[in-house]
Amino acid sequence: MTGVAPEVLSIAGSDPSGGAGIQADLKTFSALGAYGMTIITALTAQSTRGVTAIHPVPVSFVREQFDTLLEDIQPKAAKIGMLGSAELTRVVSEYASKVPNLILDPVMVATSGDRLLEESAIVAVRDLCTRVDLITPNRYETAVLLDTNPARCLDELIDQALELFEHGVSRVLAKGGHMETADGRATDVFVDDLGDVTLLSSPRVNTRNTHGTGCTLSSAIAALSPRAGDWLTTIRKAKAYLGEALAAADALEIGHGSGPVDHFVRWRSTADSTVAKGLQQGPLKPGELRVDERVEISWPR
Ligand SMILES: Nc1ncnc2c1ncn2[C@@H]1O[C@H](COP(=O)(O)OP(=O)(O)OP(=O)(O)O)[C@@H](O)[C@H]1O
Ligand SMILES: Cc1ncc(COP(=O)(O)O)c(N)n1
Repeated sequence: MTGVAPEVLSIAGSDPSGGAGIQADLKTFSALGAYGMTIITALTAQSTRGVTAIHPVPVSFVREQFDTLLEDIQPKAAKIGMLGSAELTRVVSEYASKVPNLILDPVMVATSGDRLLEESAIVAVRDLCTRVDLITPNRYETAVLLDTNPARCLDELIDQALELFEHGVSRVLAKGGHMETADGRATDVFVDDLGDVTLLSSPRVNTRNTHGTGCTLSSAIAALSPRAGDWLTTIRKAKAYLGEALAAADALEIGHGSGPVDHFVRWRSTADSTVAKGLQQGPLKPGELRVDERVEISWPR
């Protein structure tokens, strides 16, 4: 890092409602003290209620964005979100080796149930998975990547995450947000580059405002990765940030569907009790990382 804020790139689609896609990514980068940049892959017409249309950016223009940007600025990390088509996925793959700390959130279906990736792109996404440093599929995406059924319990999610690792993926964070567990917690499975498994568990927030949680988590990992140390520490800090943003989501009261999380919970200048903790701590100083680390359980191999 040369300046006070690491340059971090989001390669993703646009969500006009501001809760997911590049908008969520830029808010997350800013909230965590990174300098955010974007390469836009698609425009969506979308609200908290759902997606009504998708307008893909021409492949040649995505290349133009990459070439122009990378000639000037070397990102310190990047996240990949919505890609939409096989053609776009292959173009992004060509640039994968040019960016360190590259995280792929293999976005397939929005929280609203609308499709964001063509069926024909799955083969190209599987290939891209082997070219990045970390993938962050949810329960459904993990199953699609393996061409199997979604995990019904944590043990199955662990097996599937390990299977992805065995297929040549460097690191896997299989997210358990969509999985009901007896302990009522949201538990993700992390497989590191040695194949070791760690469970990352946080209290489940009772809210329907989960629009963009996957985007927020992957962009928080990207924002923190140039500074936080090893991948496990980075992911733990990112998940702690998302937990705070989710806990404050209801207070935002945005839209009539599944609303966004509060990306700026740590900055909010209100005495609301849900955000009081962030307030007491005050804003972050440049380069400072403040995290609320939650429960982590190591899993024997
Ligand atoms: N209600 C919740 N409370 C706490 N954490 C949650 C909750 N829902 C999801 N998470 C966490 O949010 C992150 C995103 O998980 P999820 O499985 O929902 O991914 P996703 O499906 O890609 O997200 P999205 O819903 O944005 O598509 C994970 O770390 C997960 O554990
Ligand atoms: C442009 C864009 N990218 C990603 C998502 C996924 O987010 P979610 O699953 O929370 O709707 C989205 N809805 N829109």
